[in-house]
Amino acid sequence: MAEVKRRRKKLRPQEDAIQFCRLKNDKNGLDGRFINDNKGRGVFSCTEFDKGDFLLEYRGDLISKEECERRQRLYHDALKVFMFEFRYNGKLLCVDAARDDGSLGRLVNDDHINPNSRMKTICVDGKLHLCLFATRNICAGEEITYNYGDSEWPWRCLTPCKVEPPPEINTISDSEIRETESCSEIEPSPLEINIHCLLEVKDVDMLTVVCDQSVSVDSSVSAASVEPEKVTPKMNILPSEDLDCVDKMSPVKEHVLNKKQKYCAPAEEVEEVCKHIVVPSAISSMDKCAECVGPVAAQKWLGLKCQFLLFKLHEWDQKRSLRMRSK
Ligand SMILES: C[S@@+](CC[C@H](N)C(=O)[O-])C[C@H]1O[C@@H](n2cnc3c(N)ncnc32)[C@H](O)[C@@H]1O
Repeated sequence: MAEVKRRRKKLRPQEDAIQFCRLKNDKNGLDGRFINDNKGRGVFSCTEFDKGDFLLEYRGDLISKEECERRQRLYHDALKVFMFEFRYNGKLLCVDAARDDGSLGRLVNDDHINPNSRMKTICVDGKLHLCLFATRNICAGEEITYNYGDSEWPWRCLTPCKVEPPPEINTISDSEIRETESCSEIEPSPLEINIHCLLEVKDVDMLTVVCDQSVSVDSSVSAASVEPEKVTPKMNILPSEDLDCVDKMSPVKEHVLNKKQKYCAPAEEVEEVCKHIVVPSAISSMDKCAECVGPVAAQKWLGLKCQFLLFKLHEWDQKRSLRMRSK
């Protein structure tokens, strides 16, 4: 008797992603496991995936920039690494996956040389989701990785390597899905700081995240109690015009401090204009912020450092400093 093999029709990657976002489940064929003390855990394929396939959702609470900053002040460093900040329609948003819900998306590691997937935004029932899609065919047993962005992530310094050009945009044919990068992407252009010059302060932190008409953002106070507030629920599958490109986070443009900085003055109490040329940099956990004296590494190792002097700064403190002065 001829065996009739019935093959289930494969969903288009976007439909597949929408289905799993709704189900709040990870698909079969992927597994999380411990790799080593350096990397911690990672996600591996137990089956083959084709280029373009939906792999996983980076599941968590979708929150505003303000709520993200508030949670970052409360969280231990070990939890902050699960906060994925990104820009959507010019607004800074974050998916907070600090709470371990058993999902695999939060365990996917970084690879900026040869990643096999890419994070994109997708809108499902009026709410944004971050989803990983394969950027090439993936064999069983491969670790799933994506490029976290251009920041100087500390683990990248451990393995000196040739940095390839950034990954191709829109390698996945479905152009309706937005490409997204972690918000920690900062252009490596030097930024000038003039300690005593208070002129021309431009507050780069005036962007307020308000609820987008098409997405719901959780701006509630508690990390645990959160049921995202729906603003304008949309139809289930959004038309393509609702799914265009995600902007990268703008780099910090300027920094001005209004107090005498003993760490930059070359001698005792000399009133001296001290110009810092700061660049975004990975800062060690031993370094203290020159502004708030807190550990700079609390901000995911990202900070600003003067190219010439022992001056290190939280990006967050820089913004606070500007805000206080503009009052
Ligand atoms: C979102 S978590 C990924 C899951 C993490 N490996 C774990 O065990 O929970 C991000 C953290 O994983 C680690 N990580 C990610 N990619 C890495 C890499 N290529 N090498 C070393 N550590 C990495 C870093 O500690 C980073 O802060």
